[in-house]
Amino acid sequence: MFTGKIEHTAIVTAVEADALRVQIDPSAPLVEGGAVCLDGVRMTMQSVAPGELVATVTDETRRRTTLDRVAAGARLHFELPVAAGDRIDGHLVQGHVEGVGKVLRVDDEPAGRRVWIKPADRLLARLVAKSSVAVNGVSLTVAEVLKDRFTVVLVPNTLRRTTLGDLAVGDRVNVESDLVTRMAREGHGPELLRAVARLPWTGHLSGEAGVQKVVAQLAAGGGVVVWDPALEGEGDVVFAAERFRPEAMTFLLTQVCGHTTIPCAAEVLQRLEVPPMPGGGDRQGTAMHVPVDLASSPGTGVSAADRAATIRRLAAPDAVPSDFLRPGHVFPLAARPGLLAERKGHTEATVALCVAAGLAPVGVCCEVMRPDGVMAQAAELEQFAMRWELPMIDVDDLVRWLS
Ligand SMILES: O=C(CO)[C@H](O)[C@H](O)COP(=O)(O)O
Repeated sequence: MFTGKIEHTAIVTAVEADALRVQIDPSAPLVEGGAVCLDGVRMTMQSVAPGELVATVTDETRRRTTLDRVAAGARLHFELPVAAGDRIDGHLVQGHVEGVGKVLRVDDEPAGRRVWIKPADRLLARLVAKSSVAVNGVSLTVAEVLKDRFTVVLVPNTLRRTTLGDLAVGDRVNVESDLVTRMAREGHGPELLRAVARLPWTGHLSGEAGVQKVVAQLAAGGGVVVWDPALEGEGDVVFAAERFRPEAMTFLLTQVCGHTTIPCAAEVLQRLEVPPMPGGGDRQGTAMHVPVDLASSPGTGVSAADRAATIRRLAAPDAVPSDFLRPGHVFPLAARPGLLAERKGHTEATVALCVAAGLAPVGVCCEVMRPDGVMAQAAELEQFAMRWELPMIDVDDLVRWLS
């Protein structure tokens, strides 16, 4: 058993038919016949000498790990087994590599480097965000699990002490999931999924558990990101109107930067006598209505506090037509009666989410726009969601689980 806390690297001096000859720190206490972990792969030491060891490489090892292509001169993470009483400054790594993953993307961030890795699907199912994973034998935390990939964030110390700092797009890495997570997942699948669904979450989600998290976040007054790749090719931040605070309006105006609109169930707008905008509707069929302000607002209706008050009033069951001035600065949209079963737009997604959260069928949505004015796409939305600690979901998942 190893811990994934890497203190040394070994240099490959020769690749033989069934063995790997490596040079290591001469002070390393090697034991002939003992175990060694090289780049996350547990092997047996065939022979040892001060500063050198020869590790057996079987065909099975070559088939399942990156050692199939290792060459003289390569640097490999080197770790000897943990001894009882040692500090386990990582997690329990067995050195049983489950598969090879491919680096898809590497992003430098203010406090580290995010690496996106695509493993085999069967391996992805064994990874859980915020649990551990060994990548080339280095103990790391899974930052998030997306549809076909997972991410890890390499802190400066890891970048300095391991070879993971050299990883580039297209590189292959050895991946071993966390033993404890694996056992829990395999032994208690449904219970584990239910428990995971209750945890707070950040980043791109999918499936029923993902939708449940998004609904829970909305019910608690938080924002969620809804990505619509097909109709608009835009991602909106969505809130429930009933829980909407001035701080959230400020966030939409200063960080999200799109056009804030208020998707409502059509009957709400009929009851409040808010008419449709004249004309034939916009190109995506978004049902824009005449903008309104709260008549009793102390200001012009533009401030974050004024707009949030107007939005909350639109969601109030006792609101009446005379509560609003027309035109104003808050832009309602009417959802189709069949919601997502009828149209896969942000308007319908927002109202469907509010209904699923047990709230009034009125919400707030605003497109995420990049600082250069271009609408954010999937990868940028994922980063945005992680930066602001928001869950993100595809509109298709909402169609599947909320229709
Ligand atoms: O305000 C909008 C259109 O002007 C937004 O794009 C908003 O996302 C709602 O649009 P849709 O229901 O068409 O996705």
